Amino acid sequence: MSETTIGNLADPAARKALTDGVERTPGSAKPDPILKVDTIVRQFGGVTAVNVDHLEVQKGLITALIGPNGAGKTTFFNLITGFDRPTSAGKGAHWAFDGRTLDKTGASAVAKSGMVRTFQLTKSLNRMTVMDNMMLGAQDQTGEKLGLSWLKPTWAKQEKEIAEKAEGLLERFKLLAKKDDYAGSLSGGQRKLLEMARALMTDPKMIMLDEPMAGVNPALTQSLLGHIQSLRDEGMTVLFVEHDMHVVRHISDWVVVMAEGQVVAEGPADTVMSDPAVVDAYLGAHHDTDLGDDSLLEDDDPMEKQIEAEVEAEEGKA
Ligand SMILES: Nc1ncnc2c1ncn2[C@@H]1O[C@H](COP(=O)(O)OP(=O)(O)OP(=O)(O)O)[C@@H](O)[C@H]1O
Repeated sequence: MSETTIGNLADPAARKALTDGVERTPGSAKPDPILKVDTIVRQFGGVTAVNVDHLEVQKGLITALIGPNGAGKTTFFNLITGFDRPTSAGKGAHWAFDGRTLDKTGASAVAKSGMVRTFQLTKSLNRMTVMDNMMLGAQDQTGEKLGLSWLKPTWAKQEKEIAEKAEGLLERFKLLAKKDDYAGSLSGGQRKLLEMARALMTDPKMIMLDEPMAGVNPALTQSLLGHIQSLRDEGMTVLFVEHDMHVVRHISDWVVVMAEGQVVAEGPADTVMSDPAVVDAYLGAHHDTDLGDDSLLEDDDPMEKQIEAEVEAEEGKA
């Protein structure tokens, strides 16, 4: 389907029209997928961490990848971004991003192709300034050229442009005042913002966020959510792993559920969260962190209220 048929995905009505036409089944076809994955399997000894038959991610939407602990979400991220190799490599594993086959592509080339992921900051990055972290995020743009002295005038010009771009992004994420501080001195939420800003230095087409809200205090949560939505509204595709079901409900246009390495459900958040296969996957995994506060068992769940009312009515009769 062409962009014109899909419409402007900053418009909620256009997003709804698009997702309304997509089947709510695992591996369903999307109108204009930016990522297509086939037969990706990763085993660790006897454990099958990932066993995804087929998955498509729609361009221009926010897709959440959810599932209980150990479902294989992070391993899946690692595989498609070139940080890990599938056990099924050479045996049918295939994935393509924006029309480009990536199954034999390393992490740095994957990032250059426009698919960028965020990580927790490592200790060494904590000992660098906020600005240096941003400059490091841009290294793929300059590549080896930085080492060639005869290109120095170009390099200096390019470095200046990169610094300006970094400052612009730091301003957008309200981190400019911290540019000379060590990244390690930032709060958990500010570090998440820095990770996001750094990922944007390469102008990605799709940003992959691994638990962007983990460790973020409520004051910054709203701001992070707003930034993620703005990226989508500007035309970027977002794929994120998240345990907080309120966040998933709040910002996702589409939700993919993994359990025991497989995709077990797909659909808009409301549909997916009430899917018995999804509830089973979470309960079956004794998922004790989220169920207490997530929407699967939300206090104001109308279904739960109805059951309570029925039970009370029955008790009244007895
Ligand atoms: N390097 C590894 N060596 C051995 N087993 C691993 C390795 N990485 C992941 N696993 C196993 O693969 C399975 C999937 O793990 P993974 O971390 O991908 O799940 P997840 O859905 O991201 O979980 P969480 O939500 O807890 O982060 C788990 O059983 C895990 O123990």
